[in-house]
Amino acid sequence: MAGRDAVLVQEPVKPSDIAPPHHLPNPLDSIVAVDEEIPIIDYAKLFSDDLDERSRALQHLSKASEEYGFFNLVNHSVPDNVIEGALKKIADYFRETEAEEKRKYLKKSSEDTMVYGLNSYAGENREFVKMVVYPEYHCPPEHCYREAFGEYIKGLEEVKFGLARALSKILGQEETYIEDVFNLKRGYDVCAVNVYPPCFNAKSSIGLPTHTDPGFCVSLVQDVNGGLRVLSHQGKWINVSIPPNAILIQLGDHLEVLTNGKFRSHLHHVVVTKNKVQRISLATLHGPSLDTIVSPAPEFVDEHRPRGYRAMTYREALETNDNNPIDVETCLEQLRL
Ligand SMILES: O=C(O)CCC(=O)C(=O)O
Ligand SMILES: [Fe+2]
Repeated sequence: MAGRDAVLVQEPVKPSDIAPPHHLPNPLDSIVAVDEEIPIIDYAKLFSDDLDERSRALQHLSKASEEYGFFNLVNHSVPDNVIEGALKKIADYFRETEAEEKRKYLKKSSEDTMVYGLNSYAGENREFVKMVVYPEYHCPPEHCYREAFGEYIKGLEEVKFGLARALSKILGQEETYIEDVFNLKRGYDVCAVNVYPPCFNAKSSIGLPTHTDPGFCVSLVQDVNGGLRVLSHQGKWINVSIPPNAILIQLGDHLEVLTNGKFRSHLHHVVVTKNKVQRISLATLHGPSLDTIVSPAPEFVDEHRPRGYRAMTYREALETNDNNPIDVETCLEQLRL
């Protein structure tokens, strides 16, 4: 079911429902986005015993990381039924749970391990739950998706550490380089479960406003296709299509800082304009440990590429602008020198 086309899914939609959302003009409406293939990376080939095959796959990853900063990961280690199971159970939860029950998790403090939010206004149309999922998995026992979602999160671990090894290699470093400098074994991972309404229930075309994400990288799966747009290195907005059960990977702000801008995190946003049905995405932000000081590594700084970012612990970065760590908001602007 992942990757179904949001505009093709059969739901009882009345013709009057598919009129453009009644909204105030907003800046995303004037953006023209193109349907363009984004790089596809075959995860298994990054670790192939066939050296030629492995080297070609690593080169492809290197090009995708340097030129795009985002790519679809296929042939990875998370089984299709695990992704589909997690998305289905989450859809059940949002459909069946009373607002009052969900609102129990509205509380916000710097120690929160789970927050719920419902933003329905011109600037954002999204219901969400954010949970700290690593190193400890926090999901309330009464939530019906706890087990299926936990399996998905467990499956992602292999992908996170595998990608860290492959990216370390293409940076010309030891395999454990990224894992060590980010202390990924104690990394702070938050999953944002995003539920976007169909366009006729939205207050504007914006699902989620333009942003980048902090951390090492983001892994994202979805139930229906369509809505995510990413700004490419060439300055083009691309409508991102994610093949069924592929995982979209986006490099994060802190990989940009560590590599002194060799790898960049990219601006993206979500529009709901074409969605005739609700869309769910699971965006897991894989971060360094909260006490890791992230700064440009000396191996990426020289006279041609002077140091472009300041040093900050991951916690300080996440707490900038009065945010709590679980908000996982970017502070790339403050990190730039
Ligand atoms: O839902 C999406 O496609 C993107 C979500 C996202 O960018 C985020 O949660 O940070
Ligand atoms: Fe994001």
